[in-house]
Amino acid sequence: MTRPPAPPDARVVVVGGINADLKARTTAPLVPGTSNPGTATLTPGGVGRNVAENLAHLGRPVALLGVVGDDDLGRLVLDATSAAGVDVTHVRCRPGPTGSYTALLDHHGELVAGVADMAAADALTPEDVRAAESVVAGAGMLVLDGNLPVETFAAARDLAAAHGVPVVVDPVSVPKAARLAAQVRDLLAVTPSHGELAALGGVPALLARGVGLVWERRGASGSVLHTADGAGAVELAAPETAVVDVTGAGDAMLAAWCHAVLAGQGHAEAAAYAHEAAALTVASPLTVRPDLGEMLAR
Ligand SMILES: Nc1ncnc2c1ncn2[C@@H]1O[C@H](COP(=O)(O)OP(=O)(O)OP(=O)(O)O)[C@@H](O)[C@H]1O
Ligand SMILES: O=c1[nH]cc([C@@H]2O[C@H](CO)[C@@H](O)[C@H]2O)c(=O)[nH]1
Repeated sequence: MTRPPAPPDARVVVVGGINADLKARTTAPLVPGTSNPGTATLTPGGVGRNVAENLAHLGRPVALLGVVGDDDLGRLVLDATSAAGVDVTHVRCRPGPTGSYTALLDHHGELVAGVADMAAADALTPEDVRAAESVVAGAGMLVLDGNLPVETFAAARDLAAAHGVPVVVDPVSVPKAARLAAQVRDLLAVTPSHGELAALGGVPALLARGVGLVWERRGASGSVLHTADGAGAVELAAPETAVVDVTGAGDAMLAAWCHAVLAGQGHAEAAAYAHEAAALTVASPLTVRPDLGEMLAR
């Protein structure tokens, strides 16, 4: 279904993971097999949730679809997400633990090991998505987190297509991208890393499958926009920045791109704005910066 372009203040709907992130960092060289001195933070996380919170901080109306557990972590994360301005009324609470990502960093800030419990994200069903049909139908854009179960991802993409809502996908990781590959089609944009792009079949295959923009992320080296319009690849450099913690940079980047495109910017112009959002996130210890909108407006 085609419909007129969304109004500039249209709402974004994000379907994806909602986690509690526990990050522990040693203050001295790490000694395995024993207790190390260090510091720890417990913050809301999850790719879908982070994208939604970033959108709220940019002033964009946004609703989140996902699943949390009936535990203290779920209440903590949902309260914080709601307080940030995200509509969480369509988040389902199910018996069991909330999703979590536990990371151990050494005294340089390098990841030693991470543990992800994605059982809550895995519990989001196609029926959950279809039950939110009116929410999806009213969106100006739908963002899908590559952590979704394949059937749920496909159901959300199809529902959006039925209502003419453009879809943007973050493939998240190489294994998740490989699993989703056959379902990554008929999208406004997909944002793979180099490895994820290979797992999805490469640029020509994606463009042939109805993906309007393949926006390849190259971390500190920037990104490349590949489109089917014959413009060729457009390379963007990442802005120079101090690196404090890269966690969540990709989530801020995706949110800022969606916000800018809905506000009327072209894909490349929006991508440059999104890189500014990523750089601000990289320069901060926070996974999501509450001041993102203000900082970008400077
Ligand atoms: N080391 C770095 N130095 C400068 N900029 C960086 C660095 N790492 C990331 N960035 C910025 O952040 C953007 C997103 O980074 P990246 O492609 O690594 O995302 P990601 O792996 O999806 O992140 P996450 O999953 O943690 O949200 C980059 O395009 C770049 O603008
Ligand atoms: O394996 C995983 N690692 C990290 C995350 C989440 O990524 C977010 C950063 O982009 C972070 O908040 C974490 O919860 C995940 O969902 N699965």
